[in-house]
Amino acid sequence: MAGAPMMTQQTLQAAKIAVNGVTKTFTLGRERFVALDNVSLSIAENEFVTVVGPSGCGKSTLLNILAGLEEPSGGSALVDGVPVSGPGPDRGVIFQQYALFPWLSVRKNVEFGLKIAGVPARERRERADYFIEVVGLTEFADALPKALSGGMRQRCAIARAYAVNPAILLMDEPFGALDALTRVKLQEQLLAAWDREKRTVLFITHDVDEAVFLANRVIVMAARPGRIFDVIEVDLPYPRTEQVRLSPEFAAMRNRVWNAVYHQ
Ligand SMILES: Nc1ncnc2c1ncn2[C@@H]1O[C@H](COP(=O)(O)OP(=O)(O)OP(=O)(O)O)[C@@H](O)[C@H]1O
Repeated sequence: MAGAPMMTQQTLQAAKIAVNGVTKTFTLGRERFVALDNVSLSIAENEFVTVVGPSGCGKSTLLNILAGLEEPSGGSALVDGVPVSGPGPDRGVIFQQYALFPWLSVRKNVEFGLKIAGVPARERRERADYFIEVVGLTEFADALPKALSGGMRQRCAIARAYAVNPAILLMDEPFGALDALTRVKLQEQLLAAWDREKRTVLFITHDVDEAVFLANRVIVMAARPGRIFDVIEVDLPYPRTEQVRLSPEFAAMRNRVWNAVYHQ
């Protein structure tokens, strides 16, 4: 499939996230490099969308545009029908490197954004403790990040993103640095939190299994220029249990996505 068609005004307004004909070019010396070429997509409220594709196909650039960290060179990115003009509390961003403050405990890390937002101390503590429980870190609420494993630090980063109550979570390879078992457990925990809290999620990964396991819909991107190659609906039931992961339907879906990534 080539670049997705432009969306109508009506689709743009109904979508939680709408990307309409976005192009992003970078200039390197005298060369102009097209990182994103006419990318259009629409994500409904509370949908979980994953993005896979080869290195350099523009996945992070797309996420950064939605986060308000980069500006498109052409086209528009909209949240609730309003063009993104910078970072905002409606969008929580989680990167591969868990950006925790090393001198603050888990609880203080999770409370941090709430403090900035002026939430009173008692409510801050209650909200932080709730999300620390959601990600299974209650026992470590008073620990410093250095006392946590990589997976636990990433759970803390997820709790921190959830605590400020963003409607949208933008996740760029959040589990990329973790071992396979921790990764699978965090996928399950993330889905459990998503099921409880509901958020609109855009999740970037290199891992086809992860992309299928998490998503309502997988967006497959291609490189040179970065563009949407295919969009695949994942027709598997939630909750996505181990049974789902081991099912022939999951294997078939994974093969489909893998084929799109590999044979593009
Ligand atoms: N600030 C920048 N200046 C110049 N080129 C850039 C910049 N940011 C990204 N690029 C280029 O744009 C292309 C897309 O980069 P991007 O990081 O979005 O890809 P990606 O799909 O996320 O890659 P990966 O999977 O390796 O993280 C790459 O070729 C990259 O070199």
